[in-house]
Amino acid sequence: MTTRNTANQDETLKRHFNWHDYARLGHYLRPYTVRLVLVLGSILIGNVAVVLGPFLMKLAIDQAIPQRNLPQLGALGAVFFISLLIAWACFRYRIWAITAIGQNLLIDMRTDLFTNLQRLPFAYFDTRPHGKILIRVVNYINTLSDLLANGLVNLISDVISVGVTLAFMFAINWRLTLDSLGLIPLLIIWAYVVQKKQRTAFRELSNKQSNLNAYLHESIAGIKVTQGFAQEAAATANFDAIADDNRQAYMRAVKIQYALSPGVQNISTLTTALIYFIGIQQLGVVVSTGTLIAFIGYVNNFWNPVINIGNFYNSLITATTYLERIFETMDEQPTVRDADDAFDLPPVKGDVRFRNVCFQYEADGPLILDHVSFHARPGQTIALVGPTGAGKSTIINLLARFYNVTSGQLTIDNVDSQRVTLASLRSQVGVMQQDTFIFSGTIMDNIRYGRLDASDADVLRAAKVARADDFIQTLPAGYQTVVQEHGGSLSAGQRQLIAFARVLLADPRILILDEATAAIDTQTEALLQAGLAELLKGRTSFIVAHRLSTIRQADQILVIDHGQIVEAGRHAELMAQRGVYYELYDSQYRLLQATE
Ligand SMILES: Nc1ncnc2c1ncn2[C@@H]1O[C@H](COP(=O)(O)OP(=O)(O)OP(=O)(O)O)[C@@H](O)[C@H]1O
Repeated sequence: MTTRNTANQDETLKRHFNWHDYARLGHYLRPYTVRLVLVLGSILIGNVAVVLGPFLMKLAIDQAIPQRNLPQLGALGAVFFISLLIAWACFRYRIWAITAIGQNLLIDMRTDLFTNLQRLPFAYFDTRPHGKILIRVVNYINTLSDLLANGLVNLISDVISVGVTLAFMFAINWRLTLDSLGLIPLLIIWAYVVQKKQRTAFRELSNKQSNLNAYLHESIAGIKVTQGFAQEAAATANFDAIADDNRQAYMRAVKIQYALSPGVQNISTLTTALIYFIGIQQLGVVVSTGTLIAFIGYVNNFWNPVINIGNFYNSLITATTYLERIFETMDEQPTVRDADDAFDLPPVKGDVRFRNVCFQYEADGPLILDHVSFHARPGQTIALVGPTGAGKSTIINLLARFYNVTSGQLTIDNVDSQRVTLASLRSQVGVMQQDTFIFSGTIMDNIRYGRLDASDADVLRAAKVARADDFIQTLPAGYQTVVQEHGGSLSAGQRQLIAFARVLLADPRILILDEATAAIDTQTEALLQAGLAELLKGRTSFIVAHRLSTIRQADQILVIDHGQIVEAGRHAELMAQRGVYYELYDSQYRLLQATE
């Protein structure tokens, strides 16, 4: 069953985190193995340099100072100074290398996610707020790559540091070392108790963050409607409610998250006390003053990384809630995709047939197209007309295979469109949506979107034929004028003309056009008609028609109602039938006649 999600609703994930996901993360780290090994080497050297400190101190206290051996004391000081320098150099290298690895990981993961998103069918985007997709690509990946690069290396560094410290401790006094580790089981139990609750709390939090992002995204997209209807207060109230949910979830999550570190701190302090207790009792027997002082230093050296490991563990638990969302998107399989034995559609003449096509957007949804059959011959212009919600746009969505037909068959030059590769199909089917999308960038780039390898001269030629050149020349920087996403600074008619030029440049054999309904001044209208006439030449065209002139000139008019073709023919024939088209014409188009 398809479930639609909204900004106010928590998402239910198709898959939950499992431990294999960590192994999958390893795949992202593999290309950086050499650099990681270098980082680890630097960490090891740096650690030895740091851990040497208390040991040198012990030698100074137990030997050099009591024996008043100044040369030895000087040598110990020099070694100490050099070890500090080495530690500093290793630290610097580590920061640089980890940052570089982190940034590369970020790009790798984001690219994989983005690539999959590009392949996903409309149905995927129809069913969820886009803000919830955005947060996965931007924020979650950020957190994860940081954890992977920084966290993982810190973890290894900490583990090495614990290991090196332990080795020194064992070498100096193994019994005191074992006593120092006596409280570790307590720590493990505590971490286990906390992690379970933490995971649930963070899953809840990421849901709330996702909702907030979705609402924000939707509000910005809909700002004109909000302001137009003076609904700012209502939008703010809605935002406040979602933001408050987010705050509450955050407070709950943080309360649990920070339950771990005080526990670790307390156990660390207890251990120090224990060492003082045992050490002082046995002072002079098995423990020298130098050893006791070195051990107090080592306990810090030991517990600081253990606290860090605890924190890493914490972040890891948090990250699993992001990880499961990222992998869910990466694993989402496009329902509209090339069949295993798909082949390239050879260059077509443009013969299109629908045979008993039925279609539902959702498996459990209503039948939107009900046994639709028609035949468009190469070069014909087919106008699709009918009341709102009849299924006209759905027919053109199927033509470009934005969705697969539920049953029946759609052929192009007698080849089933489901059997060919999407790329070969779509390169021969040009689609112009009613609301042309303009990308941020120059007008030149926006037209070139139709065929990325087109030269500037090709773009200019297409713009001239599409009648877009005149208005572009009047813009401040002509073809180099920068427009924003959605083309807010252009008029509806101008956006249409750019879309014409874009499609002309792509030069598809089959053209699909959802004619704009926006009222346009007569001069632009004339331009659009001339541009359209150029566009239709020599192509099989399907037009969801709103202009009377387009409808009248069509070779076939398909009248759609409730997902069925109820009438088909040319304008004069259909008028003569005095059926649905006649009624429609009478109620909707006669008024237009006055303006055309
Ligand atoms: N993405 C979708 N998911 C589910 N149902 C949809 C989707 N798009 C459209 N529908 C439904 O399919 C039916 C046909 O819609 P369609 O957009 O094809 O109508 P139309 O004839 O193009 O209407 P209009 O002239 O208003 O654009 C409508 O009932 C609509 O609610």
